[in-house]
Amino acid sequence: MPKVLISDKMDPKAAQIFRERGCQVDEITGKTRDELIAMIGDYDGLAIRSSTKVTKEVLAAATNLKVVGRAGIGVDNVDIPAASARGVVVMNTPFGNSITTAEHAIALMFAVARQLPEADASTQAGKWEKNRFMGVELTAKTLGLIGAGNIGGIVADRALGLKMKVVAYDPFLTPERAVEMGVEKVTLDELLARADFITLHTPLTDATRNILSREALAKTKKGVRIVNCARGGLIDEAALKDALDSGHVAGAALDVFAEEPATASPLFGTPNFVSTPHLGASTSEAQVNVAIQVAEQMADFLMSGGVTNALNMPSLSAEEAPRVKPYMALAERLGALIGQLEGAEISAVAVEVEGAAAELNMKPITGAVLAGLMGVYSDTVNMVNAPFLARERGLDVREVRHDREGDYHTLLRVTVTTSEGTRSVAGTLFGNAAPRLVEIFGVKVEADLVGRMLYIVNEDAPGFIGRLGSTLGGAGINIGTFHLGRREAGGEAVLLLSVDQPVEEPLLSEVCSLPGVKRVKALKF
Ligand SMILES: NC(=O)c1ccc[n+]([C@@H]2O[C@H](COP(=O)([O-])OP(=O)(O)OC[C@H]3O[C@@H](n4cnc5c(N)ncnc54)[C@H](O)[C@@H]3O)[C@@H](O)[C@H]2O)c1
Ligand SMILES: O=C(O)[C@H](O)COP(=O)(O)O
Repeated sequence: MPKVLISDKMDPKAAQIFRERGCQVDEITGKTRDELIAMIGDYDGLAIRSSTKVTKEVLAAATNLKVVGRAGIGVDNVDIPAASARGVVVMNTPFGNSITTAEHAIALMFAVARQLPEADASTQAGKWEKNRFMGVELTAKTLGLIGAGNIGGIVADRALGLKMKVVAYDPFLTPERAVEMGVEKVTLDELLARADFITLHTPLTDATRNILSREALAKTKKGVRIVNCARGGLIDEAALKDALDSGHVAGAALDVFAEEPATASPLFGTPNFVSTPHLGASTSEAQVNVAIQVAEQMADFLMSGGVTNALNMPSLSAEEAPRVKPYMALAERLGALIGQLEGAEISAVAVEVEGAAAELNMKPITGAVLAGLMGVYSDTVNMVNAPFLARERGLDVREVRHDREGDYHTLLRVTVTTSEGTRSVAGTLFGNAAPRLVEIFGVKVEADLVGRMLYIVNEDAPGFIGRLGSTLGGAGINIGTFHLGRREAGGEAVLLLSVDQPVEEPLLSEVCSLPGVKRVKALKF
């Protein structure tokens, strides 16, 4: 039974779903980094929000971990390259809290437009300072959106409803989508010059870090009001403090800070500065949504191999998984076969499918080929890190889908390129379930690729099989299965034997020195 750790505060629905789906679940929140490192080795799944930091060190200790699920959007608290390198899938719930966060951005926009928190504090202090709090309307003002994805799109929709004009800076926003959203796509400088309100909705990346830098803030319209419900680090907080103090920026609201938890900040106490403690996603609706989604996704993965919303692996729905999984098993074995036979010289891999296989999602199949192929060099390779390792090694990977009908109802072919040229192996599924090799380097051979095997290339001549049997038998090696193929009678023959005991040196050399033998290789699947 897979074990899941929920390490951040999450709606109880998450634990309930894990249990219903057959996972054992522990909810242990508020642990330090060292405490997490000490316990993480026991778990197959880790469900988090933004508090748990899934660092390289945590991942190194997570020897059983298969999946990290983020009940929310931002995954900047997860070292994704380190997770990928260790073969751990990282998933998030990209839509579950978008409306809630967009509403928080709108709420903060109103808060800074009308100085609501200060007016509230003053009134409750018995001051009744009616003349102190003069606000501005949102109607007819220009809102500048930095980042126009899911949340930016919802903010734009709500702002248009409030009769604002919306301009958006997002290099990945297509003109068609901008029209659909009812926003004007502009450059960052244009946005800074025109916006009365600016809201930020991008992830924190090298390109967005300090996107509202001191220089950018200097380009904004005097009296601009700024809201950040996305990520700390998008705004230069010291420059924002100076701009608020000088009156160039008329108001600012931050839900997120460069350092969190933000228990001290030079911005605290600044007039018309509003802050909330990373509450963007904190509504009961959003927390139920993300808890259900993350638990469903993680349970799908742990129990049936379905992959949804993974950031480091292609998607595979729980419905698709049963159909694709036998192909993944075939793909992994073909990859392992050709990887063992062609060694580290491979510079390119082509994965081709035809017949029934051509209708399937190819990404997991290609991932499995690479896992088999790269697994020859390391025990820790899997579907998640194989494509990553292949890229690191500079492997050129191609996928080809054929419409044609071949000899088999379904066929998967793996072709590799080395300095010697290209060579391929192919396999099919018997009964749509059992992986079977059908061709190796142009020779038709039907074989199960399982356990320990011997691959022998020899000249097709009478007496060879007897000599081989005696040599192996004499060394105490029992032959389980025997598969033979040849190019033509008297030509080159290929033998694939399954053996019950390991065949090692010097026996391999002895087999190799039998008359007519050209190549011998011990294989393992
Ligand atoms: N405060 C909270 O509690 C809270 C809650 C949910 C999400 N978030 C954060 O809000 C942000 C937006 O979330 P989302 O769901 O809309 O993400 P999204 O991926 O749907 O949208 C992000 C947008 O940013 C754009 N972008 C990327 N690089 C950019 C750049 N250099 N300049 C301008 N635009 C750029 C992308 O093209 C995309 O359209 C994320 O950082 C997320 O972590 C915060
Ligand atoms: O990216 C997100 O989803 C938000 O930052 C929410 O973070 P939280 O789950 O810690 O509230």
